[in-house]
Amino acid sequence: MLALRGVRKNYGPTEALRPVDLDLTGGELVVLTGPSGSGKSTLLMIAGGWETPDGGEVVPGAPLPDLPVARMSWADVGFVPQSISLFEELTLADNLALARGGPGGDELLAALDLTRLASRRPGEVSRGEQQRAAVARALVASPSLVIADEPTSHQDHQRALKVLAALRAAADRGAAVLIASHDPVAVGYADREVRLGAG
Ligand SMILES: Nc1ncnc2c1ncn2[C@@H]1O[C@H](COP(=O)(O)OP(=O)(O)OP(=O)(O)O)[C@@H](O)[C@H]1O
Repeated sequence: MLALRGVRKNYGPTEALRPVDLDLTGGELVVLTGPSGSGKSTLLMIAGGWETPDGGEVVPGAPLPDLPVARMSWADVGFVPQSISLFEELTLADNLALARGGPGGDELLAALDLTRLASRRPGEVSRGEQQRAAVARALVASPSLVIADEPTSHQDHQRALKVLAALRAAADRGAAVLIASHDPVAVGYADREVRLGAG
């Protein structure tokens, strides 16, 4: 589905990401762990094509189109950025509809405790609720690839479990799911842990 070969990144003198290989297959949830600053976000941004590596390459495999991931649609890749980045002028339901190409996603909204908030805009809900909406948006079009940066960072324990269960369900339906997390609970939902060392 997606292969990273020796990708590495420097920001000036900072070695943000040491060379790493990673193979992601449909049906698996891989959790990236490692200390703060070890390059987890950098790796996700490279995997998604939003950052260019200084070395190595990112190779999308079937069923992803032969495009940089950053240019794929929500139906190909679902992304949960650390910054959450919902459209502020749209309701939560409309943020999902935009990704899905039409209305829907009621089951996801319910699974993530968002049903009663669906008609509010991001500015009218909490940060944790925004983050769960971003998870719902990433999953609503049933993409083949899901990339999520610290998707439980604003959640209480109970809600973190719901977020992880939703990501796990996406993998069980065949998606390749790559998340970065500091949450030890996340490892329990993963097929594999890839640990990055200190930079
Ligand atoms: N735009 C940037 N310019 C300069 N340095 C950067 C930039 N982005 C990241 N870095 C540095 O690269 C290293 C890796 O950062 P990254 O955000 O990938 O780590 P992380 O493992 O995701 O950390 P955290 O767990 O704290 O989110 C850090 O030392 C960071 O300071």
